[in-house]
Amino acid sequence: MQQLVIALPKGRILKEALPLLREAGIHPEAALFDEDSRALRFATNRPDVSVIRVRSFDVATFVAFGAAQIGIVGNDVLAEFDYSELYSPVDLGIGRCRLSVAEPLGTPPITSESHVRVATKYPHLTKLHFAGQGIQAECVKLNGAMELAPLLGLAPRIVDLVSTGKTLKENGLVEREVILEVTSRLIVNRAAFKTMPEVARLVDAFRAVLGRAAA
Ligand SMILES: Nc1ncnc2c1ncn2[C@@H]1O[C@H](COP(=O)(O)OP(=O)(O)OP(=O)(O)O)[C@@H](O)[C@H]1O
Ligand SMILES: O=P(O)(O)OC[C@H]1O[C@H](OP(=O)(O)OP(=O)(O)O)[C@H](O)[C@@H]1O
Repeated sequence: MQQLVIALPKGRILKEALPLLREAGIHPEAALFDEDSRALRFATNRPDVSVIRVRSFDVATFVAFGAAQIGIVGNDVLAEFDYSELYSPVDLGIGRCRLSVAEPLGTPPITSESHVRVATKYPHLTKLHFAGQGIQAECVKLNGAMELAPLLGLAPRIVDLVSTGKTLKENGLVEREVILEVTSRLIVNRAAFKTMPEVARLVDAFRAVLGRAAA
């Protein structure tokens, strides 16, 4: 039996993705939701399907390299990496947020600057966005707590995910421009999609789940 691996991100998307996964017929073992568990790979109700729990940026890498055949990840991550080996056939409509430029309240608009320093987890998308305005962005790569950067003089602006805006507000920042609207996507490895019929069947199962939800 060909083994199929599904890569899921830990954290908020995992919680939102589980009901969809179950409706698609995949029921992972309970240890997947146990935050104290140090296991990384989990069995499911199907002997041919297992689930791995990894960081969201790594979901794309595992699937792109074919170590997992299917995954769930935000299109922020997909756009940042732009892996040609990935196909993202289904918008799952979960993990809804946006990637935005933010800065301290009262920061003067960028007018004559040709260079800006930006703290972000998304250097590729940030550079592309500012290049579109003729501005060169120097990115300081952070992996979290971006909002601290302007407060502590690391960079005057940030590019980060915004949902309710609470994090920005509590740190004295305002959203200036939206770069990308974000939702989580089902992703598949292109080669696996062509060669493993079960991968295509699972994609159809997810499509059916979302079709029912929309009806
Ligand atoms: N505030 C939010 N509201 C909705 N979705 C979000 C929000 N923040 C992030 N997401 C989505 O969840 C994904 C994972 O978010 P994030 O990178 O913040 O999680 P994390 O657990 O801190 O990841 P890691 O541990 O890998 O750094 C993002 O790529 C995005 O698609
Ligand atoms: O607009 P809000 O609703 O406040 O959400 C935005 C926050 O959510 C994300 O962080 P997350 O909670 O995933 O924490 P992290 O950055 O520390 O990983 C993002 O990086 C923001 O900090």
